[in-house]
Amino acid sequence: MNWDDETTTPTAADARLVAPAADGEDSAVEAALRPKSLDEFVGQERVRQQLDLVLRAARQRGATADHVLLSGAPGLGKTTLSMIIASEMNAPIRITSGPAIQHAGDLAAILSSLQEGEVLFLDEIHRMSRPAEEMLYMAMEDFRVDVIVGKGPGATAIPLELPPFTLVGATTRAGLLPPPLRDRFGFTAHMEFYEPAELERVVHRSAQLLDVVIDADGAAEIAGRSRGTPRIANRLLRRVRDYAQVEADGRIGRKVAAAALQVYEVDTRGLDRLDRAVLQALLKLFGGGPVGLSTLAVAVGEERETVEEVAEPFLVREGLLARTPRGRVATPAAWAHLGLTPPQQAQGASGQQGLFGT
Ligand SMILES: Nc1ncnc2c1ncn2[C@@H]1O[C@H](COP(=O)(O)OP(=O)(O)OP(=O)(O)O)[C@@H](O)[C@H]1O
Ligand SMILES: [Mg+2]
Repeated sequence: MNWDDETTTPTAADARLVAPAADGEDSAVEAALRPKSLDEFVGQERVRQQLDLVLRAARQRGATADHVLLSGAPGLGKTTLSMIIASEMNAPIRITSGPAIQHAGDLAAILSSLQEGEVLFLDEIHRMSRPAEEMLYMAMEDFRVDVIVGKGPGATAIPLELPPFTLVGATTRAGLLPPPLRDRFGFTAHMEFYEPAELERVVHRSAQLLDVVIDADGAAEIAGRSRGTPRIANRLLRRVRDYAQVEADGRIGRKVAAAALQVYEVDTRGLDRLDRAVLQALLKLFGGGPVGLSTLAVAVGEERETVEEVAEPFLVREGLLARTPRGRVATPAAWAHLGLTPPQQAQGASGQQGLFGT
């Protein structure tokens, strides 16, 4: 789904089992599945180690922790980490988001009501308004804001002292942050996609919390289809649990997990129906490309934007599809994944065959 989009209108893509953004059910169960301490937080070793140092040092000094920026794709644990930072610092947390702060005054109201040492979690920080952003610069650096009273030539700025606080900003788009804002964070954590072994640990941990019996093979089967994302791993686990309860004895092993995820059309690499439709069209109709995006979209009966923003990013990340100036091209891995044989390359021809409209 378009998690970085300005709109929040639900689309067909939102209903995908492998969508990275949270759906209604996720929001309801995520609170229960969230690790509560750095020790419980699975994977992201580098980030954990660095954050542990930052927080322990601040605790030893009896100081408020430096501002922290968390950047990474949806569902990798940014909100979770922000709550862990507060609990490790034994501090209260206030949660808001960029889109919720329309005016600088909204931000001034929040900042002026913070307690000393409080964690302010600003989700989607890249979507804050410009005036609020400028107010934030000063608040982060000097723990001070200028509140403007009055309008026009008579307007005056009244400086307001703030207690020291820790800003934790989260963004899926670190590149969209203006450099002055980025520079004011003492520590930036880049969250990467998780390794399958890490996701297996996430699945085991969640299964325990949900009171589900799962063996190592069952967890591996779910982890391998979770696209490197804990949120998706937890969602697949819940769907597999349903299947295990209705179609088996409730316990999850490899066979049950694989059969369940086949029902939900999530394949061994985490591709769903849409992803496979795109690959299949590219391979079967266009010989592996290059083919233009619009042509490809028509062939799968989807909007251009859906193919480009919903299906392609994961296919590209997985090394199954490449975007080239001449159009979309399937990689050898795509042929292998769908169990198809690439057409013989003509002698001397250097990938010139298979040119279709753009
Ligand atoms: N390292 C982890 N260990 C265990 N569970 C995790 C981990 N990271 C994330 N999760 C689980 O994944 C779910 C989603 O995490 P979270 O809400 O923190 O993601 P996010 O990065 O804030 O996503 P978004 O960008 O959509 O806000 C949580 O319910 C949490 O249980
Ligand atoms: Mg979040």
